[in-house]
Amino acid sequence: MLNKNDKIYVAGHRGLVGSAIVRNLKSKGYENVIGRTHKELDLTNQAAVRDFFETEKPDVVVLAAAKVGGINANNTTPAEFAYENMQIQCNVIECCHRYHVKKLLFLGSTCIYPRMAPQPIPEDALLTGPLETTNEAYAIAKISGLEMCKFYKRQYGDDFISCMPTNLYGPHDNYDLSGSHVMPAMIRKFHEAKVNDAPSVELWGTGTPLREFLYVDDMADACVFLLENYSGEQHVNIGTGKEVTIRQLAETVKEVVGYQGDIIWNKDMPDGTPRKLTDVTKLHGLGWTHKVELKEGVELAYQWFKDNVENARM
Ligand SMILES: NC(=O)C1=CN([C@@H]2O[C@H](COP(=O)(O)OP(=O)(O)OC[C@H]3O[C@@H](n4cnc5c(N)ncnc54)[C@H](OP(=O)(O)O)[C@@H]3O)[C@@H](O)[C@H]2O)C=CC1
Ligand SMILES: C[C@H]1O[C@H](OP(=O)(O)OP(=O)(O)OC[C@H]2O[C@@H](n3cnc4c(=O)[nH]c(N)nc43)[C@H](O)[C@@H]2O)[C@@H](O)[C@@H](O)C1=O
Repeated sequence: MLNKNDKIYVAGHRGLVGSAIVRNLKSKGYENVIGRTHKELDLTNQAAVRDFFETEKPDVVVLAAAKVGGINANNTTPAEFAYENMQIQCNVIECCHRYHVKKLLFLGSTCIYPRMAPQPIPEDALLTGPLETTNEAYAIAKISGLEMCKFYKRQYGDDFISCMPTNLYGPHDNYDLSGSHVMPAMIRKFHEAKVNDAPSVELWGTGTPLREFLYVDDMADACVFLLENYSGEQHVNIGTGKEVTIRQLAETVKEVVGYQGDIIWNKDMPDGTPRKLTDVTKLHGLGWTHKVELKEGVELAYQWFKDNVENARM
């Protein structure tokens, strides 16, 4: 059970997800929320992580720190995605046990599911088929993290839970085109093309894959809801249960940004998995549903981009 004065450590507290979770916790009266930047505490360093837990002794931990990136980053640097994420997870999850953390929420991703999983994807589709190759390193790391939480729960009774969010976007997203996901990439590309009066924008793949997008403040609300209400062994999908093609997404972002030019699809870039729609029956059954629909979310994300990304006001 969470108390409002619990010391809550949000690992990755400045990232897209971590910063949203900090905002949501504070809005709900949890004032004792702590974080450490990557420079202050490298979570791949076991000794440093143990020193941190020994000193701070958090009551609750949210593991939202990870090496994260879009399809191109995952596809071209799988070794780092495997190594860094498994190191971070082993260090943090083991310390949560070693230092008697009463509740841990581990963040996975829907990329853990088989490439051809049934759609929408139920939680029990895990490990029932081959993974999508473009992000299999990240998927293997995430699967090992959620399974590790399950093993500590089974063996020691630790209240460690996992959630599997769909594609997320919103404030503090990664707008560096070399590593970003599709939503921030489209916002940036259409914005810069509009400002520079460019005749066209290049997007990747065929535009035919289907994706689901959840606004990150909704995601954070779901995470805090699970921290307060869920202690089950099985992981929980977090999503909207709604999907669009990448082409439809491009038209939505293009309209919100107000860009009039053409879109060129670079078919040399990978499409990735054809679909990954979450089955959110379990989450809805627990009593949580999303609020922000796609068009409104894109408008909010674009406003944040214009207000916060340097030279966005070009
Ligand atoms: N974005 C998405 O669409 C989705 C994300 N998720 C999951 O949500 C979680 C957070 O993702 P997101 O917020 O998007 O990612 P971000 O990249 O925005 O944030 C990740 C955070 O982790 C920190 N970090 C990375 N490596 C280390 C390290 N070695 N030591 C300490 N801190 C580190 C980063 O710090 P720094 O930047 O300084 O390196 C950053 O603050 C991840 O587990 C991800 O798998 C799940 C589904 C979808
Ligand atoms: C969250 C989840 O997300 C990741 O998987 P993904 O959804 O395939 O990643 P993505 O968002 O980068 O691409 C989605 C689709 O969009 C197309 N696409 C078009 N134009 C651009 C473009 O300009 N940039 C990007 N990145 N994609 C583009 C792209 O070709 C693909 O078809 C995992 O790596 C992993 O991080 C994970 O767990």
